[in-house]
Amino acid sequence: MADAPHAFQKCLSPDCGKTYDIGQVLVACPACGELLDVKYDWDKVKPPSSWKEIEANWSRRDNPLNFSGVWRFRSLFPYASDEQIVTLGEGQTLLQQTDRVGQYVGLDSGKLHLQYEGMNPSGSFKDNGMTAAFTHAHIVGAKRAACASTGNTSASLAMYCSVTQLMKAVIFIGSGKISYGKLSQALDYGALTLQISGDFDDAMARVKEVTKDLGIYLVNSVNPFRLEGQKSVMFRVLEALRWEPPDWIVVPGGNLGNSSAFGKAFAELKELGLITRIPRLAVINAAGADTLDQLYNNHNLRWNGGRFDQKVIDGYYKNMDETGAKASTLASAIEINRPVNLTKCLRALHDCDGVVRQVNDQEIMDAKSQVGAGGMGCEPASAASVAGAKMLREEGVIAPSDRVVCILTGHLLKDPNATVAYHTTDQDYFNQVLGSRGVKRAAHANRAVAVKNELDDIVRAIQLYG
Ligand SMILES: Cc1ncc(COP(=O)(O)O)c(C=O)c1O
Repeated sequence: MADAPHAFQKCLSPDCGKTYDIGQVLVACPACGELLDVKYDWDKVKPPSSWKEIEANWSRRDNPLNFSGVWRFRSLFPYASDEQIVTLGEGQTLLQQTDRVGQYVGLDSGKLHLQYEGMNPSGSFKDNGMTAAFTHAHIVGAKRAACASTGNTSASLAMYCSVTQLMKAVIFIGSGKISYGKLSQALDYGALTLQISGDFDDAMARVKEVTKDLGIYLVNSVNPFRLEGQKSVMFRVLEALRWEPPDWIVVPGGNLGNSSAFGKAFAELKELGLITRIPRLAVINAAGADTLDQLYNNHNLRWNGGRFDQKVIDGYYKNMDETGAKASTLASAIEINRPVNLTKCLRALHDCDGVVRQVNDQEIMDAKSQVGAGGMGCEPASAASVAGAKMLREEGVIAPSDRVVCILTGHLLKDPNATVAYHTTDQDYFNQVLGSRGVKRAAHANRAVAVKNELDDIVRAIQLYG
């Protein structure tokens, strides 16, 4: 049973604004269909009054919850009691300052930081939100949980299900739309994996229908509890910067869960008086999956006190249906054309004085190679943040002296094919994996050196190239 009378769900729309108990399993407002937020009545539960208080709490090592980089901040999203929380020690991730990548982006020394979410147990940021949604699913007694996925959500859900044995995982993926690293996780962790014909957007539409019909708990980021956990990525960034907000947060945009969660986190921290300044937010689409960029920059779609022009969104999607347009980028994790959190992201862009850009697959792969050369490899979608920061720097939107945090959402090993193809000497393989996607060159390739298995040849190769 839900055990937090101070927490509730609330419709995003100011024209509706209906509230619901946190014990209800909802992914949209039953009254108007808009997304829901998890909210807290801070008069009924005392919020933390300082970062010091939060730190004093989590530094206590006698409670296993304090080992989670998500739940050690639980006083900032108090909807579950300590006994109800399901954790796998997720969120123990790092903010890494790097001049190697900072130079590539065009920033002054000491100004670029990478928030490396690939260090999560399933290898991506998804565990931050999954522990939160999974905990809610456990509270309401769910026996099965489902998601549509470009790969990382399914890997994360499958992991929580198999480790805890609390629920069975049902996963919907588009055919041929998932990297092997991620597919291998879902299969190995024993999830029921339904590979449907179509892409992520098709899988998402279908999983919503099926979960409703069969009463299965849906863990995609339309689930408002997912985003409560994802707020903790920003808490950790602030913690690493000793509670001094950076100038910019740059994040890849797919379903727009992260950007929405980050905006909510900052708005709430400001309301609680824990920060006085909100960083600017840059959301970076892949060029082949650029709905947000199109709507925001070309159709001037804006959040205006919770009101926005729905006709613009409907018209855009209608056109997409008529032309049969499908998302297409080698950054498969963000190959999404109908982002489910669009309206929440508009709110985040409003609250964080945000900007939106798109970067192409060539820019993504070049940026990815630089992240790798800096020692923190990531999957293609993650590198959109670094490519986007570089673009904004070149435009002069980001200044060289700005302190910038790029979010690296997933681990290098999630999609080894893209990385090997970038560095390969095998032109056929390059063309098959990257060339077919419009990547023309690998400017920063680190090619393997073919050498005879003879001592002299090996020594010569090391002297020549080492
Ligand atoms: C590695 C990676 N980066 C970025 C995203 C997109 O995140 P969001 O849906 O929060 O925009 C995803 C989503 O699957 C992902 O797996």
